[in-house]
Amino acid sequence: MPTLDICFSPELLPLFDLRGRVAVVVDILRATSSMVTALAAGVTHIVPFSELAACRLMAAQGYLTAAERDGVQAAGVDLGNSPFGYLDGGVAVQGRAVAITTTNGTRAIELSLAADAVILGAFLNLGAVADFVRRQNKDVVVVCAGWKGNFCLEDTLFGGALAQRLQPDFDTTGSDATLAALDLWHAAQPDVAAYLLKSAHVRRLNNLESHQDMAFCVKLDAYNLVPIWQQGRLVAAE
Ligand SMILES: O=C(O)[C@H](CS(=O)(=O)O)OP(=O)(O)O
Repeated sequence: MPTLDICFSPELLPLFDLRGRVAVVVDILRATSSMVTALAAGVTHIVPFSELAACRLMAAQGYLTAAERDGVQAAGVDLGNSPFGYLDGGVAVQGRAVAITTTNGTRAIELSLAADAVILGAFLNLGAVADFVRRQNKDVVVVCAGWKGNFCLEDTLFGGALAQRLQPDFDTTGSDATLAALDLWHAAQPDVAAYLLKSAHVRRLNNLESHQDMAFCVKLDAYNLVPIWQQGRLVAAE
C-alpha cells in the first residue's frame, strides 16, 4: 500500500528522498491556491522564479508577471499573490502565460523537483489531487511551503485533509507528521476558516490584504484541476 508522509517545511526536505514519490507542494496562503485559480481561469502555464528580477524580465517574452514579497505585490509587475487577481477582471488572464515569484511557494516548488512528479495542492483542488495521486499509486510526500522555513498551520491542515481523503487506500499511520496533521485537521472541524483565524499567516494577511483571500483559499473542491510540473513549467494535468 502506498504511503503518505508530510514534510512540514522545505528546510526539512533533505530528510526526505523524493525519488520514486509524488511531491504535492502546498502553500495554502497563498501561492498554490493562486496558481490553481490561475490555471482554472484560463492561464496556459506558469513559470515560477525565485528571483524577482528574473520574473520581471519575462514580461518581454509576453508573460504576465506576478510577484509578491512579504505579502505585498512587488513594484512593476501585473499581479500579486491574491487568487482574486485571476478572477476580478482587472487583468485579462485567459490564454496568457504567467511568470511568478512569491516568498515561500515558488521556493518549495523548486526544492521538490527531485520527485517523480511534482503537483500543486490547495483546498481548492483537494479532491482532484486525491484522485490524481490514487491513479499514480506511488508514495506521496506533501511538501508544506510553510513560512520562511517555519512550520505553518494551514499547509499542515491540507496534509491532514489529503490524508483523510486517501484513507483507506494509502498508509497514513507510518509517520508521526501525518498522524499530527490528521489530528490537526480533525481539530479544525467543522470550521477551518474560524480555526485558522489564530494562525500567524492569517494575522499577517489581514494586515496586508483583505480577509476575503483566506475565506476563498479554504474552500474545498472548487476546481477539478491539478497543476503539474512538466518541462520547466506548471500546466493543468490531463
Ligand atoms: O503572499 C502570501 O500570502 C505569502 C507571503 S508571506 O508568507 O506572508 O510572506 O507568500 P507565499 O509564498 O504564498 O507563502
